[in-house]
Amino acid sequence: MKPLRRATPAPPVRAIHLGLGNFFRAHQAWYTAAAPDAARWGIAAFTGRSPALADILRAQDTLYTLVVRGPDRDETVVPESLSEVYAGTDHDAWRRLWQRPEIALATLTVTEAAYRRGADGGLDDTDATVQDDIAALRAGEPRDVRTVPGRLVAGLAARRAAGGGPVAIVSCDNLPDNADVAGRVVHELAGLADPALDRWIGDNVSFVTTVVDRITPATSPADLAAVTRLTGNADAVPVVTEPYHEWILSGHFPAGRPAWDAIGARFVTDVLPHEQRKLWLLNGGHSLLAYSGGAHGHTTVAQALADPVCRRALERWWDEAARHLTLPAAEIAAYRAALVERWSNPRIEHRLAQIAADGSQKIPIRILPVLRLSRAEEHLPAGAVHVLAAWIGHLRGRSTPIRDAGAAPFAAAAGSPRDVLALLDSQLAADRELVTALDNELTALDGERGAS
Ligand SMILES: NC(=O)c1ccc[n+]([C@@H]2O[C@H](COP(=O)([O-])OP(=O)(O)OC[C@H]3O[C@@H](n4cnc5c(N)ncnc54)[C@H](O)[C@@H]3O)[C@@H](O)[C@H]2O)c1
Ligand SMILES: O=P(O)(O)OC[C@@H](O)[C@@H](O)[C@H](O)[C@H](O)CO
Repeated sequence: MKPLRRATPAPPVRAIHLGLGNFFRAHQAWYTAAAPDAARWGIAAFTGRSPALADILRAQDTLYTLVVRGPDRDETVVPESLSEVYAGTDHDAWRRLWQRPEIALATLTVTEAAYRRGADGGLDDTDATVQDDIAALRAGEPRDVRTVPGRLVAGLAARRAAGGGPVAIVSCDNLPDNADVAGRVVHELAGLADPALDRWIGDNVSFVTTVVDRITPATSPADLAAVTRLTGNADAVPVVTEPYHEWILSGHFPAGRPAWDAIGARFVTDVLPHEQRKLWLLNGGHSLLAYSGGAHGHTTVAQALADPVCRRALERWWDEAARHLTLPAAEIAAYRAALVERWSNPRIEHRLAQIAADGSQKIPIRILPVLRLSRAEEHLPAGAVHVLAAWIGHLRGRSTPIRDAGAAPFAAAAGSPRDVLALLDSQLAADRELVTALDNELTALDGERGAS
């Protein structure tokens, strides 16, 4: 087995990334490496906290294998855009990088929960870790910050102190208007820690909205073996992804950006129609399969999709969501057909448990918008009711417990669908027809489980 080694020096760092997970390495790092100006754009990437992945990547010359897994065969590529890697706890490296004048942008893939949002969508300043970060920043102790908003504010404070120029922050997490989400939590935290810094951020930082898509499951031991077989390389941290990829962006890059558009990224004035199409059909459909498929004993997306009961519920959900999408009907139909093809890829093992994580963050953005729009038209959306009931069943502990830091109040309320709705939206909780439909759906799910 050959070690992964660079033949030429890594590109100079002009971008920072936070959240050195699989998706970043299949998407933004791949786009940057494949762009025609790749030689001018290197990325310095930080893990959430642990040094493990950074240590392994450093030992591989910051290279990794991306396995592009089609329905019939694998292709491999070694993206070269990752120039430096650090543990998230390396605060000195973080601040040093933000001070470099040539840094033009920072991308984020930190999961929905990491933005530390409260019920109103802004910064949750009742969160003890957020409060600690505010205190650390006020005291001039940026080494002590731990949250994503806190780390961004610490980096921006270092940039301002060094006389650094404007920069773009690009959230690549599955959130509606992710620029607004990132911008709000950063501004609110900076405002509480240092109002002058907050004004500087207002003048110098552009938050860019994105819709990102490329199904990238967690790497399995079988994937590690496949990489060795395919390439003869020793790679301890390869990433497996699908051939499909999409990146739609809206916003300003005051200090420039790689030519991502030359390889298919689309710059638009309004991402909303695309964002709703992706979040409702793909991510909403994923959540449906995660809870409904989990309840029916399936473990992967492809298995759940092949189950006629889950598939019928999915098609109902898609019909309901499509009623409220503004893109042309033909485009929506083509996207639905493409999703069925992508999810049927038997060689991509996308585990339902991975998708089911953090449901308390995902359900409100993937399912509730369609539910609200349907109820405003007095339509009772059976697909949305099915996802909610399957999620409540999951909260009641019928499926394997899954990581979700925000689940506790929902799990405590799960005995009563009305109480779960009350935590999500008081207007929906007062909707008696909806509550009855949810009760009935939970009973039906129980019956199906009993019968199977
Ligand atoms: N995997 C996909 O198919 C996919 C597709 C589109 C978008 N995304 C987005 O990317 C995110 C990450 O997905 P992934 O597949 O890379 O997951 P992953 O588990 O491989 O990586 C998650 C990354 O987020 C980091 N992270 C988590 N909490 C953090 C925190 N509090 N502070 C800093 N970093 C934190 C982790 O350290 C890790 O680097 C998803 O939550 C989603 O929003 C994923
Ligand atoms: O990554 P998460 O946890 O936000 O959501 C799980 C999946 O729905 C998601 O990763 C999709 O596979 C992805 O959004 C496809 O582009």
